[in-house]
Order: sequence, then C-alpha cells, then structure tokens
Amino acid sequence: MIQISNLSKSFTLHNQGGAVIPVMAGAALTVAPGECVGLVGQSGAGKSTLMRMVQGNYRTEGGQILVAGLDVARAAPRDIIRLRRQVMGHVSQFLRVVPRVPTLQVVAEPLLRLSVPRDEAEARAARLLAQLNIPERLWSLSPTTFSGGEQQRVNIARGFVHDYPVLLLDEPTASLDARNREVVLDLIMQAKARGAALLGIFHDEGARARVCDRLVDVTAFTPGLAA
Ligand SMILES: Nc1ncnc2c1ncn2[C@@H]1O[C@H](COP(=O)(O)OP(=O)(O)OP(=O)(O)O)[C@@H](O)[C@H]1O
Repeated sequence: MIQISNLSKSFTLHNQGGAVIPVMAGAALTVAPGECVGLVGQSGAGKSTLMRMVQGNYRTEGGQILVAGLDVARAAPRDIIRLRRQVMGHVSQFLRVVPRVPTLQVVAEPLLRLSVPRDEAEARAARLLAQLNIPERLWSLSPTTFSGGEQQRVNIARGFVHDYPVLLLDEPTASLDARNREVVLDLIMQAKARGAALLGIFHDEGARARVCDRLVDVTAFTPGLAA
C-alpha cells in the first residue's frame, strides 16, 4: 500500500549562503495492508522528514513514494489533496483549530467532504468523541478554547473518523493519560484489523511494541550516520 524506493532529500538553507544539507539517501520501505510499521532512529535521523515526504508536504530530490498507486514524489497538488481526502489519513498531536466550527463538525468534516450523509457522519463523529472521553456538553463548542489534551483527542477522533486505507501516525499517544492512550491503541489495532496500512513515529516505546509489526531504522538512510 506504501512503497518507498531510493528516496533522497536535502535541504537548501537559503538564509545561510545556500548551503545544501543532505538528510536522506536511498530510503526504502514498504507497508502492506493490515500492517503497522514504526520509524525509529536517533533524534535528527530523519523520521519526521520522511513522514512529511510521504504526506506530500516536503519535496523530494529523487526516488519514489507510491501510496495506493500514486507517486506522491511526483504527483500534482490536486492529486495529493484527493489522496489525503480519500485514502491517506494523518493523526498527529496537534489540532489545526478552525475558529467557530463546533467540535462535532470538526470531527465529522472528513466524512462530509466524502459526501457521507450528515446524520451518518455526525453519528460516527459522536461515537468517536464519546470513545475518546470528550464530554458531550463540549461537542457544540469550537475546540479553540479546549485544553491541550482535549484538542489532541478531538484531532485523533477526526483522524479516525473515516476508514482510510492508509494512516500516518505522528506520535498519536504522546501526552495522553493512560485511559485515552488505551483507546487510541485500540483504534490503531482496529484499523490494522480492517486492513489499513499504517506508518508511524512513536516515542512511546510501550505503544510501539503493542502496535508495530516491524520497525524501520531511518539511520540506515541518513548520510554520514548509516553503518
Ligand atoms: N526545514 C528544514 N530545513 C533544514 N533542515 C531541516 C529541516 N527539517 C529538518 N531538517 C534537518 O533534517 C534532519 C532530520 O530532521 P527530522 O526532524 O526529520 O529528524 P527526526 O528523526 O524526526 O528527529 P526527532 O526524533 O528529534 O524529532 C535534521 O538534521 C534536521 O536538522
């Protein structure tokens, strides 16, 4: 479902005399349906950079990133937007809060954009918000004023509301309490069970051990660090 081959990336520091810093070379990995692969490697090895390239947020130098058949490294922006809408979800710690939109809408929105009927989309959003212990009295309010932990859980609900075939997980359990961490680990296991391909960064070693089938050490792709 995800096939990365011979991927390379360097950053050009325009404000520092145009210095070119190679950060990745020859990166390769695959994630099959129903599998969760964890990215590991020391700080600065390139885990976030690799995730951002898969998302289509960072340009690549060379190589291929096939996600459900689309080469994200070369795809047109509109195709990447369509891929993110239909195929590739993203769960991170941080909610990009949309002012004045009620929480239930924020969570239901990915389904509404896919033309799921409103009552069905809202019912599914409500189920996830309840699972993630967001009190019902908050559902009609914008999450702008929510606590950091509440915003994180709203974001997780939004990330899991559609059954994406591919999910990118960026520290999905970071700073959650034990009860909500369990809920998120269950959601990840359910996504695997329905056949989703998951690629994640987990600094939480316990979580990583529970959900990951394989680990890929990105240090192997870091120029100057690879053995
Ligand atoms: N926008 C950028 N411009 C220049 N260099 C960058 C940029 N983003 C990342 N880097 C460099 O790329 C390398 C990889 O960074 P990255 O954030 O991907 O590492 P990481 O493995 O996710 O680290 P951590 O575990 O600390 O989050 C680092 O040397 C970093 O300085």
